[in-house]
Amino acid sequence: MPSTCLEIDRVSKRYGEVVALREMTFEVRPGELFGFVGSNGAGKTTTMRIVLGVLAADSGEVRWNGAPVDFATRTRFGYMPEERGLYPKMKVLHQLAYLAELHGMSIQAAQRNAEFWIGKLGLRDRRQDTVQSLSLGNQQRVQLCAALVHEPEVLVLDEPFSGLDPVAVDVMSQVLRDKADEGVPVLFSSHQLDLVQRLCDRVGIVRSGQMVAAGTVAELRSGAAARLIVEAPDAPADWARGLAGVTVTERTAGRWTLELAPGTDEQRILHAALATGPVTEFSRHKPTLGELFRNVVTEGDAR
Ligand SMILES: Nc1ncnc2c1ncn2[C@@H]1O[C@H](COP(=O)(O)OP(=O)(O)OP(=O)(O)O)[C@@H](O)[C@H]1O
Repeated sequence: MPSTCLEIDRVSKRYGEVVALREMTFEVRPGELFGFVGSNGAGKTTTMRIVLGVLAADSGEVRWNGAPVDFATRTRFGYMPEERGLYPKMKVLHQLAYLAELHGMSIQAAQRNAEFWIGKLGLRDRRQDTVQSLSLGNQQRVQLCAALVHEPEVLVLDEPFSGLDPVAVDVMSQVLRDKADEGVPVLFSSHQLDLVQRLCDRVGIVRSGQMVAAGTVAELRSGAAARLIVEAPDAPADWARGLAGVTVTERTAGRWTLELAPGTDEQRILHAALATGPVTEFSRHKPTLGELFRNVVTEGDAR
């Protein structure tokens, strides 16, 4: 593990009786876009607040560059909180320059960076408007500028894509990709799983305050149970019943989705299908991130 990782190490947190995090553990590496996904209430916001020091953990540690994160380190983080957090009556340019100065930048550098990000996020025409006069999507663009304006070493963004139009999603995606490519670890939460699958280098799935699966989308997909799609128009409804290691998960006219236990011989299934007549499709199905997510969440519910 590179020493410049952002490490979340066995972080636990309770709100009274509610256990929000149970030894939450994962790391975000330099240059990596890490998508943080999980059901409502799974613990994503709590984790991010602890990373940023807005909340204190009951136990566990957050480290950056191998050292526990403290107040000084956090000033070098960029954060987009879920509750947002801009001054509604302040003008966009003034506000961003002010926030950069608060992070220790000179007036000139703060002004220059504020102008740069305003341009990059397509807000040039609105730079002299108050934040409260902007649409919600544009306020969100300003919020992203606020997370970036002091040239952070780490980015932590709580649902940065929620409520954005498709053009703004593209702009936001590109900015996050560029930042990651510059070597910044980027952690963001989202419920938009297609987007996470497309954009992220690695994904972490959270359930009930724990990280239950983390890896590249390809790794997560390869760890899932193998599935086969079999199209055999003349096959009787029960042709797959009784085949060892095979569970039928879906059936529509002449088409079956089969889940295979580890080690199940696919050729044996093909022979069984051919014995019923022509086989017009026989293919492996890789689950989408959305399907993996549902499996993980339902597994938890079944316990
Ligand atoms: N201030 C609080 N007081 C009491 N319980 C809280 C508080 N904040 C969060 N919780 C509880 O902690 C758990 C984790 O919540 P959290 O907001 O971290 O989840 P989340 O994954 O960000 O959810 P969402 O996707 O809905 O934003 C939930 O059970 C939530 O109800």
